[in-house]
Amino acid sequence: MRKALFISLLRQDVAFYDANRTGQLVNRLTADVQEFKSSFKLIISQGLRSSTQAAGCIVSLYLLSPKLTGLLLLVMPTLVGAGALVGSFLRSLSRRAQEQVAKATGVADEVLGNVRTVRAFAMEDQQAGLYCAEAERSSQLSQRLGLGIAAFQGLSNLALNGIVLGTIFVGGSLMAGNELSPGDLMSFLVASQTVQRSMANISILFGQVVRGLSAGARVLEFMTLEPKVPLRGGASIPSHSLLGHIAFNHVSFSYPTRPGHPVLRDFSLSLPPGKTVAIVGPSGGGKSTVAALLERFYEPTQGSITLDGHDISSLDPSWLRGQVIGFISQVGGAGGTGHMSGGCRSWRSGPSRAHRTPCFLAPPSWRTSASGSRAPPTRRCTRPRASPTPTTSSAASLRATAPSWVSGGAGWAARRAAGSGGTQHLPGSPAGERGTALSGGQRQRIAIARALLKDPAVLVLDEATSALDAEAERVVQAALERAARGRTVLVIAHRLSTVRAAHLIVVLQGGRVAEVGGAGGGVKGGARGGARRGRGFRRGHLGTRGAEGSSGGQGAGLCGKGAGLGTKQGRDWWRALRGWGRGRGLGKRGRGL
Ligand SMILES: Nc1ncnc2c1ncn2[C@@H]1O[C@H](COP(=O)(O)OP(=O)(O)OP(=O)(O)O)[C@@H](O)[C@H]1O
Repeated sequence: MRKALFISLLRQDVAFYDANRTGQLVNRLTADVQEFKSSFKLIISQGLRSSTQAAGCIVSLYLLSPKLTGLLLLVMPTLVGAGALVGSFLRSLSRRAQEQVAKATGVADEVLGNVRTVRAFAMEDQQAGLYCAEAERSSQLSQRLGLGIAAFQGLSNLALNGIVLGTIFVGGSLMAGNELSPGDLMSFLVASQTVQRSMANISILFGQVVRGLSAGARVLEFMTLEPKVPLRGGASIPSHSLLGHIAFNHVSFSYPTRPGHPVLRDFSLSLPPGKTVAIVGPSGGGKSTVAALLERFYEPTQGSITLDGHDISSLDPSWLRGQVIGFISQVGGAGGTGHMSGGCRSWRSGPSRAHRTPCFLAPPSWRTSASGSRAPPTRRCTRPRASPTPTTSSAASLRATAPSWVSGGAGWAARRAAGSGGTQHLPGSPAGERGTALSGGQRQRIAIARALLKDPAVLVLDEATSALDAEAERVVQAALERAARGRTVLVIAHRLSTVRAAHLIVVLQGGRVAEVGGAGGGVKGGARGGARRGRGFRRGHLGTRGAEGSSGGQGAGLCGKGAGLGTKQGRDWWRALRGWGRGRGLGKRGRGL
C-alpha cells in the first residue's frame, strides 16, 4: 500500500501539492498505512476467531433449542442496527481525528523544515503554540472518539449480558413447561456465553476497525486519484525534426487554488527556434507562471501552448520534461529542479545524434560494462546520474562526468556551472536535507549543471543565477550563454546581466504582454544595431517578426539605446535595469558584469 500510495502521490498534478501539505501527505504514507495494517492484522486474527466462534455457537444454539434461538435472533437485528448507526458516527469522528493528526504533522513538518527562518525571526514560542493548538485539537477529537468507543463497548456488553439474562428467564419457563431439559438449558447458556464473549471481542475490535477503515479510506482516496496531466502518454516529435519553436496562443490561466484570481490573461508569445527570449516585469506579474505552464505543471484555463505547432497537451509530458525542456527555477535548485531522467536523447539531426534509445542510468562514474571495462562515454547508452536533490557527490559527479558529447557546449557549461563556487572543495560531505549544507549559489550551480546535462532543446531559466555573487554569476552566465547557442531559451529575469543576451525582451505586466522589444542578441549586437528596428516591436507585434528583427544583432534596440521597447513603460524598465547595474557598481548598461 505504501508503495502504491507513494507512486500515486508522485503522479499527482502540481496543483495537488498546492492544496495538500507535505506533512499531511507523509502522515498518510506512514501513520494511516500503519493504522490500516494494524486493523487488518487484528481483523484477520482475532476478528476471524471471534466471528467463527460466534457463528458455530449460534448453530449449536439452534440445534439445542430452535425456539429460544429464534427469540434471540429476533433481538439481534435491533442490536446490529443500533451498532451500525453508532459505528458510522464513530467512523466520521475517527476520520476527523486522523485528519487533525495529519494537520498537526503538517505544521510540525513546515516548522522543522524551515527551522532557520523560525530561528531568524525568533518565532519558536509562536510556532510551538501553533503546533500545540493543533495537537490539542487532535487530542480533544481522540478523546471524544475514545469516549464514543468506550460507550459503544459498554452498551453492547450490557445488551449482550441482558440477552444472557433473558435466555435464563425464557429458558427457565421452557424448562418448567418440559420443552427443554435442564442439561440442554445449561449447554444453551454456555454456548450463548461463548457467543456473548465473541461478540464482546468483536465490539472491542470494532473500535480498531473504525480507525482502520477510515485510515484505509484516506489511503485509498489518494491511491485512486487520477491526475489531470498524466506523467506519460502522448505523442513525441522525432529528434531530427524537433526545432524547439514554442508558442503561447491567447493563454489565460488561474491557479486551481485561486480560481477567481487570473494570473495570465490572453497571453501570446512566440519563442523562435534557437533564440533567447527574456521575460521581465514586476514581481507577481506571472513570469514564473509562464514557465510552469510550459513545463505542464498546470494546464491553461484558456488558449494553448504549442511546440513546433503541436499542442503540448497532446505531447508526452515525460518526454517533454525529461528530454525537451531543461528547467532551472528560482528556488535555487534545491527543490529538485533541473531534473534528470533516463533515456538518451538528441534533438539535433545527424546520424549519431538522431539516435534515440532507452538507456540505463549510469552511476556517478561511467557505467561499467559486463566485461568489467568502462563503457565508452558515447551518447547512446550511458548517461551520468544526477540525484534529484543536489548532493556534493552529485556536484562532483557532474563535473567528472559532464560528457563532451553533450551538444551545444552544454557539457562544458555543466562542468563550468558545477565546478565553480566552491563545490569542488566539498568532496563527499553531506549536502544536508534539501541541500541546506550548501550555499544558495552552490545549490543553484548544481541545478544548472543538472539541467544542462540533459542537453535540452528548450532551456527555461527562471532567475537561474539569482543566488550567485557577481563573479560566480559572470562565470555561470557565460556558461549559460554558450549552452544557449542553438537552443530555444526562455529567460525570466530581474537582472540586466541576464537579459542582455536575449534576442527578444517581453514585458509582462498584470498577466498580459505589455510590450515586446528586440535586444539584438547580445551586447555586441546591441551596441551595433541601434534603436531603429527595435522601435517596431510594440504591443501585439510578437513572434517571428520580432525574432527576425532582432536576429543577427540587427534589432538592437534595447541594448543599444534602450529604445527597443518603444513606449514609456518599456523605457522605464530599461532605466530600472540600468539603474540596478549602476547601483551595484557594475558599469553603465551593465557592461561591467
Ligand atoms: N502555486 C500557486 N498557487 C496560487 N497562486 C500562485 C501560485 N504561484 C504563484 N501564484 C500567484 O500567481 C501570481 C504570479 O506569480 P509568479 O510567480 O508567476 O510571478 P512572477 O512574475 O514570477 O514574480 P517574481 O518576479 O516575484 O518571481 C502571483 O500573484 C502569485 O501570488
